[in-house]
Amino acid sequence: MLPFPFLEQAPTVHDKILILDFGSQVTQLIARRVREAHVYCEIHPNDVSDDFVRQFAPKGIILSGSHGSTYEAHDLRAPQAVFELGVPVFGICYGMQTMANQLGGKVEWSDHREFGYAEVRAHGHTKLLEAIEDFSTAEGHGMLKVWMSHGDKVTGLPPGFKRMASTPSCEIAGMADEDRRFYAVQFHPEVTHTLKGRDMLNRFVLQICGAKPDWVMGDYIAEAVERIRQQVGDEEVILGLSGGVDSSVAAALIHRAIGDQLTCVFVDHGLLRLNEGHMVMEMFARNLGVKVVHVDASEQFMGHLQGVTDPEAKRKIIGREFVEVFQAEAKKLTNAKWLAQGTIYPDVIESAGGKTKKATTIKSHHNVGGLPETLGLKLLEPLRELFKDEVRELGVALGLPHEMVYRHPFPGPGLGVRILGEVKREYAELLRRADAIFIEELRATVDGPSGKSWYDLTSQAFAVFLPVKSVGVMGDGRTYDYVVALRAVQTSDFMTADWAELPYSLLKRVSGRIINEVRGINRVTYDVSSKPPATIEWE
Ligand SMILES: Nc1ncnc2c1ncn2[C@@H]1O[C@H](COP(=O)(O)OP(=O)(O)OP(=O)(O)O)[C@@H](O)[C@H]1O
Ligand SMILES: O=c1[nH]c(=O)c2[nH+]cn([C@@H]3O[C@H](COP(=O)(O)O)[C@@H](O)[C@H]3O)c2[nH]1
Ligand SMILES: NC(=O)CC[C@H](N)C(=O)O
Ligand SMILES: [Mg+2]
Repeated sequence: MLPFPFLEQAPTVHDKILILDFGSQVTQLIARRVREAHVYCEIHPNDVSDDFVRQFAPKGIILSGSHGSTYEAHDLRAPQAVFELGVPVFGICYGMQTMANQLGGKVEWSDHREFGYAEVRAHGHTKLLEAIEDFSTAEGHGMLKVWMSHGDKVTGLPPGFKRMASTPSCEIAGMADEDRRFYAVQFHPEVTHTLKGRDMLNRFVLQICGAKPDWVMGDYIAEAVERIRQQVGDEEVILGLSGGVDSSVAAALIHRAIGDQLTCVFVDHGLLRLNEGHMVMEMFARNLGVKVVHVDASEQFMGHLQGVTDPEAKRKIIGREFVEVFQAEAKKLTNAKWLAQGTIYPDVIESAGGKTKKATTIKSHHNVGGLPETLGLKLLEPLRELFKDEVRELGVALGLPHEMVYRHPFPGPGLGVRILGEVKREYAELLRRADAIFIEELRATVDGPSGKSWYDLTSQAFAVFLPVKSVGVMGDGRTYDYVVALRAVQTSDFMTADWAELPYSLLKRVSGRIINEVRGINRVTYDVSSKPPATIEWE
């Protein structure tokens, strides 16, 4: 496995937790939970060197789960320094097994595998589990409701360890050596199905490791600003501003650091949402005083898209035009040495995780992220160590309005992938208005039980333009007009998604308004497909 790029710019003043990744599907969740406890942490591959571990100087170390087994995968070991540094170590699932294996215990294949829900009994009084329980048995044993996913198990404790937890099929479901502050559990505290998992991780990092909970976005601004100033000096920075969350927060942060040395380029390809251009200019140029070049490239984009109906061909054209516009703008600046991007931590982990991308291309995602190296600019990525939630918190702390920071994502190719087939200005015009009505009603409709708006209860919602005509009747006359489909989904990672069960009354209001207010559309449908097999966007 390739080492993840070391976050050279990572703050050194904070207490840090090191998470060693053995390839579990849910390692990122461990990091999320630690960050939610306001403690800084980084994920690195399990095979980093002893020197790396020492130099990292962690307050504690967490070992993740893995697909592998200790008795066959010899490269899935923790560096020896992990156990010699004198800091607390927490092994999770495979992390527990390798801890047992490396410290002289025994791990064996089991014919009794455990997947999913399990009830675990806590033993002894350990600092990790003391007074944490979901219920107690008639005999007074403390019990935990947890999530398991293992086939192997620890069958012999390493010297110095005592048993901390068990299930009927797994005698040692947790173990601890409290003198050395080593703890391990066979279940997964990082997933929400383990009800008290968050408490356990909090307790590990805050009490057992004694890490300071000083990872707070409001305080982080000063640190990030200082770092950007040092990196950039008196050179100029250029940034592609989309109005989306990541590029907006990056722009606000960099502007706070270097003011007018930052120039943002906002490309209007004619496929933006209603008032998007106006809103971006209003917010950034007028309210925040950021230098924004608003490039109206709609002629250029529309011209090249004329007559093109294939979704992939459309995406390729849009991607290519983005690069053209951006390069032309960059050339106009005299002293630009930096290209800023809103890269966030999940992007860093995913692109460096050593996962070979052999999957079929379903869609070629496009943005200006893939700019050619011929631009000759250095990369400035101030959000590289943050998760999306943290980016949002930072945005609010920087003074960006809540509704901008909590927006649904909007794809780089914009309405270009929401107008099926050939893109025409006339279609974009109709779609923009229908989409705006849908979003307006979602924001205005509050769900009783949760007290949240339907916009906040959905992850992404939009209208899609179908270039087919159907017959209708309006004001006693015949109409023969276009159709729009409404799409609203709920998802946590956008890899899979469910269609949202919006209230009928809301759908009714939206369809009524679209048909009455947008001349040219006489029919509205609601998309009830989940992903997979459908995708979120229609193209
Ligand atoms: N219309 C645009 N003008 C300039 N740059 C753009 C435009 N659309 C996309 N980009 C660039 O492409 C990058 C990637 O887009 P992406 O949609 O992944 O992120 P985002 O727009 O910042 O955030 P979000 O995921 O919330 O939409 C943006 O950060 C931005 O730099
Ligand atoms: O920046 C982007 N450039 C693109 O080309 C692109 N295509 C899809 N998306 C967004 O990705 C998520 C998953 O979309 P799909 O289920 O349609 O693949 C959804 O959030 C989509 O809106 C894009 N974002
Ligand atoms: N989720 C895990 O870490 C599993 C560890 C090991 N592969 C097992 O099956 O027990
Ligand atoms: Mg976007």
